[in-house]
Amino acid sequence: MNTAAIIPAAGLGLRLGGAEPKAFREVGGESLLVHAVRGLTAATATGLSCFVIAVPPGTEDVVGKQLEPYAGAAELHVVAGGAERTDSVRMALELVPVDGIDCILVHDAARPFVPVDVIERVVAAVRGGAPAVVPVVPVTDTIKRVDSDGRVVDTPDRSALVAVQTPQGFEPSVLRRAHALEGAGATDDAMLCERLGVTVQTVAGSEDAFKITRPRDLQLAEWLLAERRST
Ligand SMILES: Nc1ccn([C@@H]2O[C@H](COP(=O)(O)OP(=O)(O)OP(=O)(O)O)[C@@H](O)[C@H]2O)c(=O)n1
Ligand SMILES: C[C@](O)(CO)[C@H](O)COP(=O)(O)O
Repeated sequence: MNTAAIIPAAGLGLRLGGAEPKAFREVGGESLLVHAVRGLTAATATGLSCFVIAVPPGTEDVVGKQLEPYAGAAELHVVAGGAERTDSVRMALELVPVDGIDCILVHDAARPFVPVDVIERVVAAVRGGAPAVVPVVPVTDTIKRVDSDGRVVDTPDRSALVAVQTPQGFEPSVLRRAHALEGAGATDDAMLCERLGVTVQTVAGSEDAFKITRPRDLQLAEWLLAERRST
């Protein structure tokens, strides 16, 4: 059995700014999307056989040609994404083959440097029987809930909180049922599974799997890549 990877890469990157969509911004001379694809192919234990990548409408052909050398032996599909991340994932999911796939990963192009061990932990947990799996890291700030006037309502117990990353891994029929639901307000795919009543399992994530969201994150990514290339 094999793994399929969906990469939502159709976001505009409004918080990052810049003239082009975030997935096409470069670190070390290569786009975030190329780094993300290469990172997934490096996790050889997953048996990755298919990529479906959701990109800004109109860029499908050019991205398809650019990514061919990086997809390795995996089948590659590039589709137009939608208005929200969940729309992009749902549209990509339609192209994931039904036969021969026992795990679907959904991984943000905006998380270009996820380590191999994180990817392999997620896939192993799905293959071990968990229907939905998310990599997580501890929360290091005190978190407060606030009201619409900015007043603190309360302070949740931090020991029960985690920050969630990607790739998130799913038993294929569970992800398909989750995306058949109304996706409004869902910021990740696990949240749709929670709405189904499916138990979501956590595994250890990594600080290196941080999401590039604001300009400073690009600087951190340049530093991380330089560190990796020097060792
Ligand atoms: N309509 C969308 C929105 C987001 N994404 C993807 O989902 C991932 C996580 O989203 P985020 O980091 O929030 O990216 P953007 O939506 O591009 O950022 P912003 O909210 O700052 O515009 C990214 O790889 C992004 O390309 C997508 O495929 N389709
Ligand atoms: C899916 C995700 O990366 C998990 O942390 C995240 O929710 C996506 O980011 P967004 O800014 O909410 O689109």
